[in-house]
Amino acid sequence: MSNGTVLVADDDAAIRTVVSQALSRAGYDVRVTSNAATLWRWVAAGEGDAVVSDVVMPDDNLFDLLPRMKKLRPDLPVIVMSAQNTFMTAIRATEKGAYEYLPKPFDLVELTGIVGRSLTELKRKGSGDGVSPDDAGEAMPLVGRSPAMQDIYRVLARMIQSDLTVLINGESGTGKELVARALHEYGKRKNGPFVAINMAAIPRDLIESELFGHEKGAFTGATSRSTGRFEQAENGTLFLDEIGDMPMDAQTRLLRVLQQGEYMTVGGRTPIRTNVRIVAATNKDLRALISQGLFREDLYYRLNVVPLRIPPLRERLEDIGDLVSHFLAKVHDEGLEAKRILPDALELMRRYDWPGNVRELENLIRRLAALYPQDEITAEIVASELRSSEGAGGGGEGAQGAIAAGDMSIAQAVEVNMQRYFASFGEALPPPGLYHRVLAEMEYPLIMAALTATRGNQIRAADVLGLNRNTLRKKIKDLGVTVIKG
Ligand SMILES: Nc1ncnc2c1ncn2[C@@H]1O[C@H](COP(=O)(O)OP(=O)(O)OP(=O)(O)O)[C@@H](O)[C@H]1O
Repeated sequence: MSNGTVLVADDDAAIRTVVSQALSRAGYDVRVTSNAATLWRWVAAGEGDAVVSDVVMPDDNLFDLLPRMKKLRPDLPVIVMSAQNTFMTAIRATEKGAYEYLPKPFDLVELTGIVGRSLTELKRKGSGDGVSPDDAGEAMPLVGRSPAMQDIYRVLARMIQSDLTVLINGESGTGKELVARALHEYGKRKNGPFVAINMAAIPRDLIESELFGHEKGAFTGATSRSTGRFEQAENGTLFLDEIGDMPMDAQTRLLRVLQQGEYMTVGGRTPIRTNVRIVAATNKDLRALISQGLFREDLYYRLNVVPLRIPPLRERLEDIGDLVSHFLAKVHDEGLEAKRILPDALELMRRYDWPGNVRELENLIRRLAALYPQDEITAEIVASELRSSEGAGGGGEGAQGAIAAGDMSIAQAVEVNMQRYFASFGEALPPPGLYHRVLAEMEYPLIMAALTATRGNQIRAADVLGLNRNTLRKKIKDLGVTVIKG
């Protein structure tokens, strides 16, 4: 008995063959075509229960056809396969009403699973909701086609039309804020405000009033009523950056908002209803903070509805080429002279480990464009720039430079990162008590860095640190350090 008929369109005969074999084996009737015109004819004639199609076909582009197909048959699930693998392909597929987007190469088991799911959901649901397309020539916000980035694009494409809370985790400079903005700008709240607040950049005792606003006279200095970020973000998205630095009291208030959809201003008595999508980000291990009693577990679960991990740049070095071209074009648009990066210079960048992630790469390209008169950037120039900036862009976990190993003193490493910390406050200053906080909070990043450098080997990490192995094991347990074995 057939599970239904699937229409497959791709101009590549090899893909048609493997896809139709896999679907037949899974119990579907399959019809294949190499062009968009035939696919359209079948769909218009009411044939097929699902479509699996490539984007670019010789006679037409699926994205031009999709709105027509969805208009005629809103319930027909269309699964898009693409070799372009960019953020915009994933987003456009969703915007045009695709059921799912599959970057090539994909797993055939996954494909048959998706087809099966689309048909079951269809039976249960009845009608699809066509999404309005309006996407004329926008800039590409997120760059990189590595498998890791494609995974992110797929999650984003799925999340964009929803209001689910997303928790983004990744080292500093990996693009967390950019991802949060993409979620907003391509989603259904795009006409509402995007409001960002960085918990690490605001004095701790002011965070609640910043978030929720305060009434006149709520505390000394509250001379008038003030609106909070929640109110400013109404009908839009609120991006809570460095959520791991949120004080406990503010966490409790935030939890209440997530549970009840309402909050009270500081000093206020009437609950205010709120309609805000929350996207939070952290470069810390929140589970570790939970076990140290610094983060509420119930809040963690409320925020972590959709977890999104952005891998550090050193785990997706194949993105360097795309990123370099992107940043060269960006600095050129800003009026700086375009440079050519020679192949061995690019190769050197592919061998570096980028403790400051994409931000460090962007800063490097900026420096190269601004500081060097010559048109061509050589490997020597890149090597000397990377050496001189070592650590300056960075600070994430596992921040060990690949070049000039051991050249940096601990004092320099700490100084560079403390300068970054101060700089994150802009004109303001960190809250008082910094000396003791720094000393108290050093242990976790230190152990984390040692474990990262030794790829989770506790015996070697204990040697590097000069700690007894049992002591290290106990500390790992107490601090809740997640050991990733490499
Ligand atoms: N995939 C990407 N494509 C293009 N630009 C990127 C990408 N990822 C990051 N960037 C750029 O790198 C810089 C740092 O990104 P962003 O500020 O989003 O990082 P972050 O993870 O939020 O950092 P932090 O934790 O330090 O706040 C930005 O200028 C951003 O535009």
